[in-house]
Amino acid sequence: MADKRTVSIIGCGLVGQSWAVVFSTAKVKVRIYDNLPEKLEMGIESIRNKMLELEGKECLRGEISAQEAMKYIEPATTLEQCVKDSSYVQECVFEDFELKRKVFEEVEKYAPDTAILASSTGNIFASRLSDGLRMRDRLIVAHPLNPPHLVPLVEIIPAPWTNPDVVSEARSILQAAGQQPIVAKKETAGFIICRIQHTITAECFKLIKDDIISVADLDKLMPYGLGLRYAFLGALETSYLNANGMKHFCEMYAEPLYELQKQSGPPIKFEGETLDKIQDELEKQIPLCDIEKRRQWRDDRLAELSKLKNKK
Ligand SMILES: NC(=O)C1=CN([C@@H]2O[C@H](COP(=O)(O)OP(=O)(O)OC[C@H]3O[C@@H](n4cnc5c(N)ncnc54)[C@H](O)[C@@H]3O)[C@@H](O)[C@H]2O)C=CC1
Ligand SMILES: O=C(O)[C@@H](O)C(=O)[C@H](O)[C@@H](O)CO
Repeated sequence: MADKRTVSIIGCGLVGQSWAVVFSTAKVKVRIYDNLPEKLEMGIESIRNKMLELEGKECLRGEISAQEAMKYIEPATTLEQCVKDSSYVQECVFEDFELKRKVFEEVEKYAPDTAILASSTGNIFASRLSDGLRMRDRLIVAHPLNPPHLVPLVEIIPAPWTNPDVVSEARSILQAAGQQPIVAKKETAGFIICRIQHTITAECFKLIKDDIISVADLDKLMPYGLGLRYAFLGALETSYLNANGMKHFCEMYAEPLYELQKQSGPPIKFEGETLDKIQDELEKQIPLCDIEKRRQWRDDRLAELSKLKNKK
């Protein structure tokens, strides 16, 4: 059944386009706006092509065709038009605090008082974005992974003053659209995704800096190792199943894993010779002129994996 709500997307770039695929294929009315009309026009075309391509591979999410999904998407020529009768606003502009703040100051002039205001930011606290806003108790971070239409996890991080009903309603809206929301109980640097994701990045940098392993071998760890299990199991459940439960796992490994943490060393800056080495090694595998092709290769496989994971 079509959802009666209207979702407003501000910013028709990579993530905004992907959010439009998420909601339109879930039969939710989408209004999308970009302050650059040409970006909006190109973005709508890109959304159409993305959905047609997925449909051609029998990987389009939802139950309707790409053509039918496109009917749920309405370009807005002004921000006011985009949000004026919105239930849920997903902001997807550049990762710039001042800009996002200005956007939300504009949004609250025109959005209904009942609208939920969500930022796609991966790093900026909702409390910074919403402090002093009239609708401050309705603003959350709803940070997706790239691209949201192929990677359904979304982390919802409220400000201390966010209305709890807003969090539960946002969770239901995202769930109904086929996403997998998780909720952080409080704000923490890096939220959940980046804290885990870039702890791994940092350990990779340390291993390369200490010349323990090559970039090529290290980058096999996820696709041929941990990533295979993590595609179906959480990190904690993985250990739970590796033993006869978590307590048994810790009986065996807690001590050495505690010592390991102590040896992990100080934080590492993603710069200098180590960064150069990683860049050079990866560029040999994936020349920058071919990066779009490789992203397509990634997305094709993510789409096939989604099909497998959604198999009943
Ligand atoms: N690219 C990624 O892998 C991910 C990005 N994000 C976050 O999503 C947000 C958007 O990122 P991308 O889509 O990658 O950026 P992008 O650069 O592809 O798109 C940003 C869009 O916002 C538009 N824009 C800028 N100012 C605007 C304004 N005042 N009003 C309306 N539109 C405006 C730009 O014209 C552009 O089309 C950022 O906060 C980013 O951190 C979150 C998860 C993953
Ligand atoms: O990996 C992802 O898709 C996301 O975690 C991001 O790219 C982050 O939002 C990034 O923009 C900041 O770490």
